[in-house]
Amino acid sequence: MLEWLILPTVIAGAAMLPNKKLESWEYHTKHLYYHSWLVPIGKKRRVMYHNFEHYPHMLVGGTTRFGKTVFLKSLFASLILANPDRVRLYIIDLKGGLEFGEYESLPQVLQVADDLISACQLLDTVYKEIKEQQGRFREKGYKNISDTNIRKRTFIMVDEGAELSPKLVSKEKKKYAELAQIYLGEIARIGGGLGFRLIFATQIPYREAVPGQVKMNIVARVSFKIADQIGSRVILDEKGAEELEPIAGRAIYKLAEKHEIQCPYITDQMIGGFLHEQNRKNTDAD
Ligand SMILES: Nc1ncnc2c1ncn2[C@@H]1O[C@H](COP(=O)(O)OP(=O)(O)OP(=O)(O)O)[C@@H](O)[C@H]1O
Repeated sequence: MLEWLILPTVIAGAAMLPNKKLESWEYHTKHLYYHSWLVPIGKKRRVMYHNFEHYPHMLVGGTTRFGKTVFLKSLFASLILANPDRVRLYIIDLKGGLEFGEYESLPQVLQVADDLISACQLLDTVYKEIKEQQGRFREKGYKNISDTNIRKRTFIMVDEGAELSPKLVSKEKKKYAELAQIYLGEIARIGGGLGFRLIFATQIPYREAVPGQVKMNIVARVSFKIADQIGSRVILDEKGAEELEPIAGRAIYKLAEKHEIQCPYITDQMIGGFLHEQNRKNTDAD
């Protein structure tokens, strides 16, 4: 009887036990696989990787200051450093371009949009590319990019996606936000098989912040600390992110299973250093 009484408490409490083995760690290129879409996302016991070929899109959420942008920058760095000649990046940085604007001159970065209207224009460009790719695939009888010898992949990274929500913008911007939702939905729905990968991040875990089609078509989820179960359900479809310890970089990575991870720490200076090193190696090789 006593056992029956104690056990549920232990089980219910297990998920909340702080994971003391997870420690802060710095991003390093030694964890990369050159010409692979396996991207390091965090450490559990060992480094965990997300495979953007198997799960093309990713939804990222978390309350402000818990490491969402640092995480996006680590993905950005990995994509460029592991696939410098194969990755194409479109970035919607709705923090006014403050986080990614400085990378706009990189050859892999096609555009950085810093407000709703430029985001719509960027998404329109991406949508046209998707339709063109779809036409080419139809002509050649291709079903999926993984069956072709096309090596390039196009990533659309959105930092602060809630700024694109019709329910969360002012009345006069509503029609732009509605258009953005349609484009994002289509990218998530048909883009994956055509070589387009959407990484959609939001700091506001309201249902309205994540377009329905986007959520429906994204299997991979990453959530940093969130205030409550409702927010956790928006990102992970279940509770759990509210129980994370309030540590920057601590997150839950969810595919079929949930994993508590510590994401790598990276700064703009570190990214600059890695890019510089890559350029030096390329110049030496020429
Ligand atoms: N993986 C990490 N390891 C250690 N510290 C981290 C990590 N990620 C973030 N931090 C620390 O937390 C701070 C906030 O991170 P970040 O800017 O990514 O948060 P955010 O959730 O995007 O917040 P905001 O939306 O306000 O920018 C960073 O400046 C850094 O000091």
